[in-house]
Amino acid sequence: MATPHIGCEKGDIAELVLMPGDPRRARRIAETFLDDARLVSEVRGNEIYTGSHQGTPMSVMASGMGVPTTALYATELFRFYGVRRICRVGTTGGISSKVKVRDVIIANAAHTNSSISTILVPDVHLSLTASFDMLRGAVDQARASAPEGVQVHVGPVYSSDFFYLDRPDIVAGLDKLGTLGVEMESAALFGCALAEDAEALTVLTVSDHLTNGAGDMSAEERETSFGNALQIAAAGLLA
Ligand SMILES: O=P(O)(O)O[C@H]1O[C@H](CO)[C@@H](O)[C@H]1O
Ligand SMILES: O=c1cc[nH]c(=O)[nH]1
Repeated sequence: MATPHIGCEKGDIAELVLMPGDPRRARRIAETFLDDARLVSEVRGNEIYTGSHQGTPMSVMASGMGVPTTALYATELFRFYGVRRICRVGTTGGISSKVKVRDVIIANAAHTNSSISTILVPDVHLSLTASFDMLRGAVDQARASAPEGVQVHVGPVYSSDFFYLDRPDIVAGLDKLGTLGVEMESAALFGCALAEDAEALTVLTVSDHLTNGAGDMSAEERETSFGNALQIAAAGLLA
């Protein structure tokens, strides 16, 4: 049975889903990373492909940018399509001086300025965390086979409702607390996974740096430079 935002039957989507923000990256992942990928839904032009990876069924779908579409798609996937695990594969702006452009960040938690952290349980600011088993699978893969020159970091990220947030004080405060990068979806994904008794993880490629802008990626690179993150994300899904 189709949902308002996904137009296929339950069995058309695999239990394991890769979720970039960008729909063009989703199509590229289907074409280059999944075997025998077929288009199963294209509501509002957001294409979902299902194929397999290393013999295990896997789907790919874009979240769009930000909390609302991520929460909407993650909820429909978990609640109505039998999806068990979603791994976000995205880009992030570096916050910590330890990270540099093209490094990979595996997010174990997401701080946020979004209501997703407070709306699920009144008067409580939730800790929005990744699945431990997925995290362990991804970190094991990263430590076993990270390509030379690519550093992989594990730690919290900041999911912001605002891309153009001109608040260096917030960035400095988050940096002091060991926050690695800023992006816009992980808090929603982790919150929805908790709410739906499912699992989620985020693996990010550093596309730019908030305090050291030298070498920031172009728009084209942000669409195409995610190979290392993808291998690590798949290991998280398959763990
Ligand atoms: O590259 P994606 O996955 O879209 O992620 C990041 O890029 C977008 C902003 O440019 C936001 O969605 C942010 O989270
Ligand atoms: O949200 C994001 C994503 C990538 N780079 C940023 O600076 N912010």
